[in-house]
Amino acid sequence: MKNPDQVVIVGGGTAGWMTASYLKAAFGDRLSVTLVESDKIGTIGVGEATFSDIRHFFEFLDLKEEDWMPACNATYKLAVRFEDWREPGHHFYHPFEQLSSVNGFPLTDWWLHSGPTERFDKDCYVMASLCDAGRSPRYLGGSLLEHDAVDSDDEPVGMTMSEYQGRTQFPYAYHFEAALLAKYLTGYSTDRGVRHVIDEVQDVLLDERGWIDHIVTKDHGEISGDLFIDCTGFRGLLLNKTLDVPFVSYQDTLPNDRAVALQVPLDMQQRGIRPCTTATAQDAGWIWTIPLFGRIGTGYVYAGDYCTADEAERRLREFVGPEAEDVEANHIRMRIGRSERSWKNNCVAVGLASGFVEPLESTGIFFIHHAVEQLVKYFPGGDWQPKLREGYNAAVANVMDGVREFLALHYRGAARNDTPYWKDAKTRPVPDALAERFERWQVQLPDSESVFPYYHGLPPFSYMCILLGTGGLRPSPSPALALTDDTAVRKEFAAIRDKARSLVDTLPSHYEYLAAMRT
Ligand SMILES: Cc1cc2nc3c(=O)[nH]c(=O)nc-3n(C[C@H](O)[C@H](O)[C@H](O)COP(=O)(O)OP(=O)(O)OC[C@H]3O[C@@H](n4cnc5c(N)ncnc54)[C@H](O)[C@@H]3O)c2cc1C
Ligand SMILES: N[C@@H](Cc1c[nH]c2cc(Cl)ccc12)C(=O)O
Repeated sequence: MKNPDQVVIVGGGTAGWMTASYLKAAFGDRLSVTLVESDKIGTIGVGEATFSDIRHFFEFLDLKEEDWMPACNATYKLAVRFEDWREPGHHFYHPFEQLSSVNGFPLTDWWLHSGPTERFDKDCYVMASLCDAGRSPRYLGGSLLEHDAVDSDDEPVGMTMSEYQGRTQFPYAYHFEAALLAKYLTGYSTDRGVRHVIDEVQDVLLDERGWIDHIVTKDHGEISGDLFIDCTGFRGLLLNKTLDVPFVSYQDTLPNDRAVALQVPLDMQQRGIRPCTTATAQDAGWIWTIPLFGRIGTGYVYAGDYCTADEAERRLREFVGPEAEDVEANHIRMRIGRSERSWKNNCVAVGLASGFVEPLESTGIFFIHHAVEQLVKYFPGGDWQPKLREGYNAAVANVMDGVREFLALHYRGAARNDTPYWKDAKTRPVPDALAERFERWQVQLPDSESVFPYYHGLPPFSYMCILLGTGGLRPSPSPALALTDDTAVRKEFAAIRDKARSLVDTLPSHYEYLAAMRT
């Protein structure tokens, strides 16, 4: 049987274009790729914050920051800043920074035992101080904030994210304009031979085995292929609607099912650019603020059971202030959960068509990146070996199920308890294994033995951060620390404080660095 070498992608949002460009970078002219997108059905229009792992995607495409960042109004993201999840006025950071260990115990455990200040994030990580001070992670000459952070010259190349996990933690991710990235990747892909068809898919035709034979477009007739990639967003036109793959909802655990978003132009030179995403808790959800070069992207993510669309929009406008007055709001309904399997027969869904777990912690683009890496790894041969599909489906399902747990911790852990939404957050159903983990984490901080046991992008130190920052579950330190010499730990806390101070004093501001990149 012929090896599948004709790929048809339906959908031209972030998922469609990331998939097209990655497949071209991986397989070049040995694979023919056609991407069909409608100019009548819009993209979701949000999705601007990433994981640090995204740099592997750009490296794979051989793109440098100087190439793509200015074209996408991109900025750096050193952390997520959580505001008001514990109580009004409180904030903490979830940074891209490895946590150190002293005498075999993580520094956060020592912090619980005898932290020098009230701020675990500032005591244990330098990034928290850099975020508070609005610093760039690079010096004006381009060098990275610390020499021991990853230097791309020494890095192993060609590893997938799951293979890379546990190696060096890269110190930042990016924010970018989703529409501009899709445009940039359109150029990248079409330059490398991707056929771009602007048209609407009106029908999807199956053969006698129930595999997709071809799609029918309005103006370009039939388009056939070997492998079809469903990037049609929440519609799930190929996988869910045509191939009837059921959708497994996560909404019992994660009730936020709506969002209202605004794109607000601001004078960044005057205001400065925070080097982080901000997630501010609200009465029925939370508001994201994503700083880009020239505007912010902001939106209220909420549960329709607790808040109406009008209330959410009003609250968001009040939060942003007068700059948002003339800006049109984008109301979005979200499908929370995942397809039971993302690959059936000769159809693979990537992006929102595969699954989505609300934007907290910005995992949507990470899911896409992970999916395309796995697709290359499990790419089918002429015999369409079912075990390859099964391997792919398990990897994709595990990533989403794991992230579901991580997000559930934010709500269960939040000390905030002042509205019906936040009260109910403490009693929402969670998977049994997670309920046990919540209990265990209160007496022993999360480690690789006690978090979701399959790769899902989040290391145990991310869980510790959310547990300590949200403040509701009140973990206690390991009893062994009372019997352990703490000389080295006092030195470590002092070293972090000194390093943070020196970095804040010497690094340029985030705005200054990005402005220099554009000259
Ligand atoms: C409120 C919200 C905030 C988010 N924030 C983040 C974030 O900060 N970070 C992050 O990583 N992710 C985020 N995400 C997720 C992120 O937006 C998505 O993962 C990403 O944009 C991928 O979307 P997509 O390409 O799958 O779908 P879409 O953008 O919806 O694109 C669907 C495409 O399919 C096409 N299409 C549909 N039907 C047809 C048809 N019949 N014929 C032809 N074409 C068709 C459309 O024209 C469009 O091109 C967020 C999502 C939401 C809902
Ligand atoms: N693999 C992820 C893990 C990670 C580590 N720290 C953070 C912080 C945030 Cl805000 C998201 C994700 C992460 C990565 O490095 O991107």
